[in-house]
Amino acid sequence: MSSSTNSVATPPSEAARAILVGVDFGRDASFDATLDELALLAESAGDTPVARVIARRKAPDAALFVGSGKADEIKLLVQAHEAHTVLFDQAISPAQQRNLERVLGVPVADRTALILEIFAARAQSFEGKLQVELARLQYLATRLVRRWSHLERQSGGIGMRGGPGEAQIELDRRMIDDRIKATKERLKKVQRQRSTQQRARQRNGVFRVSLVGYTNAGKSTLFNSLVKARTYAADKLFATLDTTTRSLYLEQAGASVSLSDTVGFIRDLPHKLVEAFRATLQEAADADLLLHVIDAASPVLDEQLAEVEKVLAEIGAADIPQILVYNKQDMLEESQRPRAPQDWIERDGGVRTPRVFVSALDGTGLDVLRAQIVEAMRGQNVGLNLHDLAPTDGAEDPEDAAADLAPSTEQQARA
Ligand SMILES: Nc1nc2c(ncn2[C@@H]2O[C@H](COP(=O)(O)OP(=O)(O)OP(=O)(O)O)[C@@H](O)[C@H]2O)c(=O)[nH]1
Ligand SMILES: [Mg+2]
Repeated sequence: MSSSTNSVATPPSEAARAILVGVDFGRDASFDATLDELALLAESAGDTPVARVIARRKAPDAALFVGSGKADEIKLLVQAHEAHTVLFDQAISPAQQRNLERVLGVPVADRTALILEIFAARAQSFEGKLQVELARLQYLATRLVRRWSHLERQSGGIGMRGGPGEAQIELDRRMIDDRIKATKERLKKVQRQRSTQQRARQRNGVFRVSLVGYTNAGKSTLFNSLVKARTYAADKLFATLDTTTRSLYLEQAGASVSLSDTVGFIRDLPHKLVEAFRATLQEAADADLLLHVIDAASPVLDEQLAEVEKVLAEIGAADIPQILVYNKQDMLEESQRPRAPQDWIERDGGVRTPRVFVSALDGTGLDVLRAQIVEAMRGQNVGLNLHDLAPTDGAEDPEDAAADLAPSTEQQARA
């Protein structure tokens, strides 16, 4: 016991030990048997993963999600590790959750609940808080039964025949519905204000660049290195929830663009949560250019890339020009690193998309990235005086540079 009365540091609140469970149903080729992401989510929520369990089944068990044998195995692990909670990688139904909690003797949560918890802890702006509140209320509305049985157990209400008071549940549901309605209205008001501000910005004709990408890809770190601002970057999932926008001066263009850092994307983002955050994501969708940041050191970068593309399509941002920014090059072996600091790939519909290889941490490739943003501005012919642009190879006269602008891909091909 080392508790000193004069200690300024907050007492180390004991992190909850968590058992991680994933079920492979065999039909999902992308099943990640490592549960690494769930572990990161757990850590981001303040838990400490102590053991992992992978189950294989054809279909979820109606009552327990996993088989009863697996449930027993998990229970033994809970006891052996004195775990406080069991976290499931997939969404489990309220009934399954209730049954599992009864069998395992500890609270059970799934990815959705974890993500909600993290979002709730991180939301900073009024709008962000309202969005989280809305998502939580909606999640809660589906879990009412469980909550009441939980309370019943706590108060030792065994023998309350007729269940945990249907009338009570009905009352509670109505209260929640009212709060959902009120929260939606407040949110709408805030969002209306924001879009007015946004339109005002647009009228200024500023070229808007948004950072998008999977959570933890390094968007905030890149944002900071580019604008030298200090935005919270951390090895946690969803470190950023609110959109931060700063002006970024590009010497080559002799102009400033606005650069926005946004919330990270993640696979299976709970539907309600996406809905709640749609407005924030929408801001990304209103950009002129997306810097799609990719963790080049991730073993599952292709899946992450596909997931981000999926969400971008959902919010109507699929057609916004992108620069693929392969970040964290410093973490790669020499032999894995690309030879050129940038190249091009063909994507759907033959769109040539630039790829830039950077390290937001040590600054490698950021000049190339800046130059590429300027190229994109030239390509779109917006927001800046073209004659102010320095020629790419330094030898052209501005007249030729302007003539080269359309089609932009040809210009880019020369680079
Ligand atoms: N080695 C290395 N680490 C990096 C680099 N860029 C970011 N990181 C680290 O990756 C982690 C995540 O970085 P963030 O900038 O918070 O990532 P993000 O994309 O903003 O994450 P969310 O806001 O959670 O979506 C942090 O620990 C960073 O220090 C890089 O170029 N190299
Ligand atoms: Mg961030």
